[in-house]
Amino acid sequence: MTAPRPLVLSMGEPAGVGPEIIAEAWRALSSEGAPFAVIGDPELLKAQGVPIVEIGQVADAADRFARALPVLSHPVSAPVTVGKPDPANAGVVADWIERGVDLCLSGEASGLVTAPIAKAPLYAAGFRFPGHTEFIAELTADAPFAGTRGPVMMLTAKDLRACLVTIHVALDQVPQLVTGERVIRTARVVHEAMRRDFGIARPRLALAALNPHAGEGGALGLQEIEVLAPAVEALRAEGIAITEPRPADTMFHDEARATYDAAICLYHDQALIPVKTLDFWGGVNATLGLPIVRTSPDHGTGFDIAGKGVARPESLIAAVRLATEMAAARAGG
Ligand SMILES: NC(=O)C1=CN([C@@H]2O[C@H](COP(=O)(O)OP(=O)(O)OC[C@H]3O[C@@H](n4cnc5c(N)ncnc54)[C@H](O)[C@@H]3O)[C@@H](O)[C@H]2O)C=CC1
Ligand SMILES: NCC(=O)COP(=O)(O)O
Repeated sequence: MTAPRPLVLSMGEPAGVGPEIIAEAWRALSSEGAPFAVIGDPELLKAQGVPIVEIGQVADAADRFARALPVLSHPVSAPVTVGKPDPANAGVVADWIERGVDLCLSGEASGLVTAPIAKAPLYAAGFRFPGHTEFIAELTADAPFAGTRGPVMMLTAKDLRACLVTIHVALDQVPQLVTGERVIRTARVVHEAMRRDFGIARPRLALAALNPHAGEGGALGLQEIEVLAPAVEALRAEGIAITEPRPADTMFHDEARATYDAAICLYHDQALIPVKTLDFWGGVNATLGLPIVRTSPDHGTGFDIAGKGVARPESLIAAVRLATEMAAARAGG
């Protein structure tokens, strides 16, 4: 049997918790046989007290990973002060992500795990994407992909996969943005991803309603009747198994989660509250509908705790494990 191709991990904001949780993730995973190579600054990683090995190509990570943290060296541009992001390093932070995407598209890496980035210094330096999700979607837009293109943001915690129709938008914008077209596209992407990336032959999707009690027959809102029900009908006509819009307050408890493989949620907090309540430390953010596998921890750069030795690595570890599973499913194993 051939060994799985390694993942690549972009180092993220160098002044945040990224370097220390990467080191902790390597400590936890080095005996697991799911190797990754970090694209980042070797000196910053060495300073975390782990053995590192600089490698020239991703494949070299496979047999080095058990003994040292493999690094594809790509140093920062400006000195790093822990807890204080510097827009002077924004270019290199974006380059790490771009190099990771290239290595996945070339087939050298089996997937990309992104450590958290700080968005404000990137925006200050001219970065024009809301986050990784949209940046990576653009970087992969011309790559061949046999499926419905996303990006769709999916957050996981324990047995819950929660997928978002709208992401970072104000709540008062949500009703206008929840269109039949967006619901249908999101559900198609999720359905295909459940098959391709999670090996679920007949995915069961649960659609969350927008209004309390799923609109109470129209008395508490009309979106269920006018937008969501026709979208469900269209999706079912394509052979996608999806529920009627379900009251969101009763679809996330243990027994309810057992009835579906993925929830289609209409706005950020509808998905994120159950995810973070179920597993605050171990949640993972994955992007569905891309030509590459991409996962990330679901927390940010933690500037308030960076360098204090208290940052928890569970979410990054879970992100590496999920990317490994998704890549294996894509490869047919
Ligand atoms: N995937 C990504 O790249 C993400 C990036 N961000 C960015 O991160 C920056 C900071 O955002 P915040 O809202 O402050 O969120 P944050 O997740 O960085 O911090 C929120 C709270 O969680 C704690 N925390 C974060 N990571 C932790 C860890 N590994 N272990 C223990 N505690 C941890 C922090 O100390 C803080 O109290 C922003 O620029 C934001 O855009 C936020 C979420 C995801
Ligand atoms: N709330 C999740 C988040 O902000 C992560 O965004 P992205 O950088 O993964 O696109």
